[in-house]
Amino acid sequence: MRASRVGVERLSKRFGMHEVFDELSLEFAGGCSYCLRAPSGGGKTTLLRILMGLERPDSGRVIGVRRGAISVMFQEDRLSDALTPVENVALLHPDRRVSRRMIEAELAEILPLRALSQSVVELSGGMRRRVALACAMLFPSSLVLLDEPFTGLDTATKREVIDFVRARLRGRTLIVATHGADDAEMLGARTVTLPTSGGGADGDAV
Ligand SMILES: Nc1ncnc2c1ncn2[C@@H]1O[C@H](COP(=O)(O)OP(=O)(O)OP(=O)(O)O)[C@@H](O)[C@H]1O
Repeated sequence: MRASRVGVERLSKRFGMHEVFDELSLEFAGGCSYCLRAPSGGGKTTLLRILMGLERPDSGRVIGVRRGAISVMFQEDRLSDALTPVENVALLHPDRRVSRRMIEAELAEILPLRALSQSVVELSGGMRRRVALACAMLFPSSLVLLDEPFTGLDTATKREVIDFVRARLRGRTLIVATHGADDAEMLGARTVTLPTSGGGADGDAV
C-alpha cells in the first residue's frame, strides 16, 4: 500500500472549557517517521484519535488518511485475554493465508518462545505491550499510529522492539506519541512538538 502524505489543517478541539488545539496545522510526509512530543495532557492521544477518526475535531480537517488503511496501537492494550499472542495477531490480520507459523516467527523476534503459547492474560505488562505492537505492525496499512508503544520496556528490550518496528515499516508513514527523549533518534524519526495551545507545532514535520 502506497504511503501518502497525511496531516491536519486548522484543527481546533476543546473538551468543555479546555482547549487542546487551536487551529493546528501539521503535515507528515508519506513514508517518513515522526515522534509526537508534548507534556502529559498536551494532546498527543487526542491528535492520534482524530487521525484515526475516533474523535471529531470541532473545526478543521484531516488530510490523506484512508479508512481501513491504518495500523493502530492504543495507549492501553486492546487484546483478547484468553487468546495467545499468535491468536491475537491472527484475529486482526485480514489475510487468512498468513499462517500461524509465519506469525510465530515474527513474534519470536520480540517475545520469549514460551510466551507464544500462553494466554496473553498470563503475560507481563511489557510482553502484552509487545503483542499489541505486533498486532499493529503486522497489519497491512499505509499509516502506522502508535500511542506510547515502549512503556514498561527496559532499554535492551526497547532496542529490540524498535528494530522490529523499523524492519516492518516498509515505506509506511509512522507517527508515534512518546515521552521518551531518545525515541526519535532510535526510530530514525523526526520530532514534532505540539504547541501548548494556540501556537504552531515545533519541529520538522513537513
Ligand atoms: N474524552 C475526554 N473528555 C474530556 N477531556 C479529555 C478527553 N480526552 C482528553 N481530554 C483532555 O484533553 C487533554 C489532552 O489529553 P491527551 O490524552 O490527548 O494528552 P496526551 O498528550 O496524550 O497525554 P499523556 O502523555 O498523559 O498520555 C487533557 O487535558 C485531557 O484531560
